[in-house]
Amino acid sequence: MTGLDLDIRHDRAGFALSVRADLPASGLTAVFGPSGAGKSTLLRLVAGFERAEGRIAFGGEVWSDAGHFVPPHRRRVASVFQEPRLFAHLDVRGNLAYAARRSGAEIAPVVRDLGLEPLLARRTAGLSGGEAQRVALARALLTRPRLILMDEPLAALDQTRRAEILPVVEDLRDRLGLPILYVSHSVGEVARLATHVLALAEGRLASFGPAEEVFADSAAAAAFGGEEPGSLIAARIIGMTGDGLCRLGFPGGEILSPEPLGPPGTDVRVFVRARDVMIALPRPEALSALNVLPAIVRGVVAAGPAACDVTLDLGGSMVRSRVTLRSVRALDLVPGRACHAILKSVALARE
Ligand SMILES: Nc1ncnc2c1ncn2[C@@H]1O[C@H](COP(=O)(O)OP(=O)(O)OP(=O)(O)O)[C@@H](O)[C@H]1O
Repeated sequence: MTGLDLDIRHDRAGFALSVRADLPASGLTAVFGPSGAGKSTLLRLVAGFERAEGRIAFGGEVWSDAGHFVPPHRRRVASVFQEPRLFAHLDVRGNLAYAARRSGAEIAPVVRDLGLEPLLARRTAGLSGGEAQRVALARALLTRPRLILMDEPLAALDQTRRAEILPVVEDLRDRLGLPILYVSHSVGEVARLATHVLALAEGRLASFGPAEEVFADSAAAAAFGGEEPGSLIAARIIGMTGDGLCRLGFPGGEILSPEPLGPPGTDVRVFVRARDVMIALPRPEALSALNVLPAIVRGVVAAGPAACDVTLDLGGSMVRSRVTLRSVRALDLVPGRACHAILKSVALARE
């Protein structure tokens, strides 16, 4: 099944967007990049709010090309924005019913899946940010979309609310089988949610592919802007140590995390920031870091006047380390060099 095929250009005063990528028919593609990179513009073009040059097709159906333009309401695309944009004169039930009226979708299953029963009679003005965003998600689903666009849906929420909504988005991604295009500025959010990443920098495609590949790709670094780049490691929970650490297995060995994550057998992704990866040649002794893993240097690229990004191979998982040029010279870090990666801290993202 084909997903969203993009081969588009869009020019406006002082800004040009040019993207060519075939997005998968399911899963969550994070559209990532610094402010002004063109992320929202890309979503508007996909939704049909603006017309791009070139071609947009979805599921093999042309939405936009030189001779053809399918208007937004016929694309069956649902959008969720940073602010929930609910109808203030209707309660939650009214907002949902409005969305379902045209599509004929059943409200009850969506209400159940998003835990909205207690909110149905509430005025939307009194909802917390997280509650309102869950209603906005439900409303989007009730239009029976073929594609969901989310433009920084968590950006206006505090950490606690974000932590409540993230699993809801994860669940939608895994259960619906609908493609989701998800704009975010947050590396952590992308690491947790994305199956694919489309990284934009100044209107151009910096990198596109499965999340783990993009996170390990130095060429994508420009799109990470001020955020610290990092790497994703696919791992599986083995169990707990006697002193409360979570054991994660992957082909490069075992990672210990102080965060308990779930039952043994659960697939997870570990996100490790490049600056949290140190390199030692012999295995260091008497170190407070929990995770010291054998590695092979696969590549070294400059990351500024005094820094380098070193790509380390941990049993097939590529992990990036941000070190100084001085250290690269002192340790003679060249491709093929055997060394040890010291992961100073790891964040976990459920897959
Ligand atoms: N309606 C508009 N008219 C003219 N220029 C616009 C318009 N909307 C956005 N731009 C410009 O287009 C460029 C891309 O903007 P866009 O909003 O797509 O970026 P973004 O990556 O989503 O940024 P952010 O992360 O800050 O939301 C920017 O230079 C912006 O100033």
